[in-house]
Amino acid sequence: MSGLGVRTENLTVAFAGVPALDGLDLRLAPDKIHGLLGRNGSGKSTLAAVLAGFRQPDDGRVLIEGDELGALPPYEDAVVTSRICLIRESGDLVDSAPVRHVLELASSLRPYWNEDLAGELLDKFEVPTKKKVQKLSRGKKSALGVVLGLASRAPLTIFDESYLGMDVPSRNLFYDALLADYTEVPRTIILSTHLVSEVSALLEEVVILDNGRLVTQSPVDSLRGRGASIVGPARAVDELTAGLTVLAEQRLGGTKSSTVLGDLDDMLLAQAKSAGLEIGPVGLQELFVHLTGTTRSKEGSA
Ligand SMILES: Nc1ncnc2c1ncn2[C@@H]1O[C@H](COP(=O)(O)OP(=O)(O)OP(=O)(O)O)[C@@H](O)[C@H]1O
Repeated sequence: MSGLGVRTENLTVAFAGVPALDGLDLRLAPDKIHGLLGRNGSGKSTLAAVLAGFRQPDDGRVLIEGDELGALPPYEDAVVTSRICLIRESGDLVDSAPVRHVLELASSLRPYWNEDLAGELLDKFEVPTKKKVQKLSRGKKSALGVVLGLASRAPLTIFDESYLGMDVPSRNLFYDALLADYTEVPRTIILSTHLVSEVSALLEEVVILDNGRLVTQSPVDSLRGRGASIVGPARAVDELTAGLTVLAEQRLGGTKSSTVLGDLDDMLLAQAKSAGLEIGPVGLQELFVHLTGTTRSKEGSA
């Protein structure tokens, strides 16, 4: 099995004439973990639903690409849809069914279903299989979604904020399980979220949406290279960053950490070195806040 790629061209979806997705042109490479990031209402869930074939575009198109598949739209094609798994926070599960029936249904519908992985994850997340879905707590319902999403091993797997109902230790379990299973069976994974700092270590590529438009699409490393963090004595940090665009600042006693946008030129790097300042990459969270902030800065795709 290899992962599926995704291509969208002028993808547009509107609700009552108001665009939720506004002419999106995207290419998501196969076999990578993509972060789909955006503030509330930016269009993440709408995009996830269109990619999974749950909703048709009003304009433009989506193509799902794979070696044996060619390039096909994700609608009304049983082969394509069986290879795409979208897990949403709502769960899309039959509430009145016991958990084990939900698992049996998934195993019959999902061509790459892995029973051992499902069992292992159910134990890890302590999901009771005899209970009906409606009797599960919000966190356990989310955990069940995560189990279904991972054990399906679908060539295109989309988690649309499906793990938000889980507490921090359970979310960490999810991130570890995702990474371990992705390493064993590489496939295309999309994580839609606004918990940027939590997932940033997992991501290889990032798509940032704002108001239904593409703010940027970039490998995480080149995004991080768009800025720098500078740590050291507060006065030296202030001197170095005067005249630069400062995205965030933190001060602890006489030490200060500032995040700046843009490359530091050789002169600034030499100044930083002689002042004993530490220079590091910028945090994804800070860039995200900047790129989707009130200034609403827009860039083309990178
Ligand atoms: N079924 C719907 N009916 C009407 N408007 C909708 C519907 N679904 C989404 N929208 C609107 O489309 C826009 C994008 O919503 P969407 O849920 O895709 O954003 P999101 O980035 O997933 O948000 P969040 O992070 O809050 O879940 C919003 O303005 C939302 O109000």
